[in-house]
Amino acid sequence: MKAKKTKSRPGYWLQDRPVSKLSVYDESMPEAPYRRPIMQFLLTFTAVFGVLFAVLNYRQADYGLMAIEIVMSVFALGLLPIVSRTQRLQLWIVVFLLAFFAVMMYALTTAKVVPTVFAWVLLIPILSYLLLGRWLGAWFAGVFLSASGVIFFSQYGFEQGYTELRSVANVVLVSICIFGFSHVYEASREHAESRLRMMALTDPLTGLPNRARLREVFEAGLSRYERHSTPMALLMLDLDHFKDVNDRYGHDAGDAVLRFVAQVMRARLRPSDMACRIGGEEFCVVLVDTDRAQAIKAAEDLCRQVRMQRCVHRGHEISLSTSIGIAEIGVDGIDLDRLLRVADTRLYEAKTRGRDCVVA
Ligand SMILES: Nc1nc2c(ncn2[C@@H]2O[C@H](COP(=O)(O)OP(=O)(O)OP(=O)(O)O)[C@@H](O)[C@H]2O)c(=O)[nH]1
Repeated sequence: MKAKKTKSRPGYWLQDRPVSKLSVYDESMPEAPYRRPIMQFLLTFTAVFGVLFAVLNYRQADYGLMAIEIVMSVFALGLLPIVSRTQRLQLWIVVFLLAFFAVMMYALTTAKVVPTVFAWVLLIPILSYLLLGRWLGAWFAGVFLSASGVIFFSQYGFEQGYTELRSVANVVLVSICIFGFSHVYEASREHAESRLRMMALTDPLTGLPNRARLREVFEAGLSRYERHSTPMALLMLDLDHFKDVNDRYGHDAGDAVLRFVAQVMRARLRPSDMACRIGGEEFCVVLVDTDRAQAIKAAEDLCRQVRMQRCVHRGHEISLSTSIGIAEIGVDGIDLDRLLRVADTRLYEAKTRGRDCVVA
């Protein structure tokens, strides 16, 4: 890691700023957990009703549609165990929905169907949004609803008079409503879910990621280490004599100091690194792609920054310093709890050496 030169600011006034969205949350949202059971239900439904419809179409001598329905039924049955455990659920959902909707379109074009078969198209927006999310769902719903509209008009066009026109209007309007409701619902659900995720992974006082997020980021770093031997270091950082700050200036000054230190770390660290608050006045920093020598430099620079930046709260200048213990993945272990223990032992050593220093 190249040590980044930070501009020293002459005075740093504490402010209660709103917490901005952190880059460490930018990873894609984990897959929505309800999609797998919905997909399993859809596959079971297709497997069972595919056979039933095939029997009905056999009795109507529509052998083409019958054959397609049997193929779909077998396909759904075969996909059931795969979907129950695959890591690539999204891919299988796309594959199956493409086939499912394509068969639906084909069934709509067959001459022997009755107009009520068009009720099935109402499933298109619901399934698309539930299984594919807002944007891909919108594409699927838009394309297949448009296709079914074209099929409907080509089969029951205006030449059949006013009665048919009314049924066309019913189907079109209900489809548009369901499309719109599904879109609005999915958008607000995604928003609520990402807010909940942010809250669950964030320390409310400093806005830094918390211990739960540390674990997620560590796991990603661990798999990079195992695959490509990419180094990673953990810094355990603890403010010195923080109790004195609380005792002397009050608890709200202590809180302000914690926010101040969080801002100093944010300003100092690279976007790929992550500082999180893991306890009262204890922070942990994950330095990705960083070995021990580079981690020592970064830690010493953090110590210097905390010591040098002016921390002023309600007219009082509060002097701060911090002690840091370092652990390196691979050298000190590969398990997060073990690495935290090693870094903590070294942090304790830094405290006994007189504080405001780094032990690696
Ligand atoms: N204001 C504030 N104080 C906190 C918070 N969490 C923990 N503390 C305080 O942090 C202090 C930690 O004190 P100690 O563990 O004795 O550590 P210290 O005074 O920093 O001493 P050394 O670590 O040995 O340098 C305690 O007084 C806690 O009450 C918090 O969220 N806000």
